[in-house]
Amino acid sequence: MKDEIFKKPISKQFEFDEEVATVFDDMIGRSVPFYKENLALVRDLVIKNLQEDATIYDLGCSTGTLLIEIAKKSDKNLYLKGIDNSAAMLQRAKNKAKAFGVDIEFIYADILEYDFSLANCFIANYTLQFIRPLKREKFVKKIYEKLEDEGVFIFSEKIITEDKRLNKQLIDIYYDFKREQGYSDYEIAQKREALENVLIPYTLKENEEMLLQTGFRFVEPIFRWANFATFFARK
Ligand SMILES: Nc1ncnc2c1ncn2[C@@H]1O[C@H](C[S@+](CC[C@H]([NH3+])C(=O)[O-])CC(=O)[O-])[C@@H](O)[C@H]1O
Ligand SMILES: O=C(O)C(=O)Cc1ccccc1
Repeated sequence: MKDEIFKKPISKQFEFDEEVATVFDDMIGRSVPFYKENLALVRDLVIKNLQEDATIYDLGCSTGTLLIEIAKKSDKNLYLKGIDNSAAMLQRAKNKAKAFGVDIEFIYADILEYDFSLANCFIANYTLQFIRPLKREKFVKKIYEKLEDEGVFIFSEKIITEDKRLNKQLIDIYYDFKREQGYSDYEIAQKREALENVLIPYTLKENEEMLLQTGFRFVEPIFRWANFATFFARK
């Protein structure tokens, strides 16, 4: 279903509620540049880095698209776990996984509170940005501690740039992308207001430093387009 949520005046700050879940796959596909390509990049890196019987958590899995793509392509036995605190999103994730005949465990939980089992891989595509900055580093530390040695953390984020002029230019280019995806100036403005103080992006460097300070051996940006980036880190 097409995302037309912001054609009307916003009545609250952005939430991953039933209304968003209903149009989510269209929304994210038209709001995150190279979403499909980035999803394939993360899928293929996960598959290349994991052995038989590995455990993978997708943090903020939404409608389960990434885990379903991993399950469809991998020829290994993997324990796939998707976590989200939006029941509406997980309902759709379960329906999609069933339709594709893939075995994924979907967990309704707050990732900040959930007690993860030890895992070989954590993924957080466009999720950390919704975690309050005061809680973000402690959460990344929790991910680090729940990773096996040599474990992998792959995450994608909207980012800001230190240079204010360049940052404004990249945001303008991003909004041109949204217009090319069929969003009106009104929808773009309404969503920007709804996301104010809900989606809080860091710079590339702040994301890298956060990972290194929590103990990751290295963190590498593996994709970037304007104000979006994907990182690969190993314990
Ligand atoms: N504390 C939390 N606990 C659990 N879930 C949370 C929390 N905070 C946010 N979420 C969930 O994290 C997801 C963020 S969307 C991820 C897209 C997906 N990764 C994708 O690649 O398609 C990002 C976006 O839409 O820009 C939503 O499903 C929230 O319900
Ligand atoms: O940052 C934005 O303006 C977005 O639209 C990104 C986004 C995509 C999907 C859900 C919430 C935010």
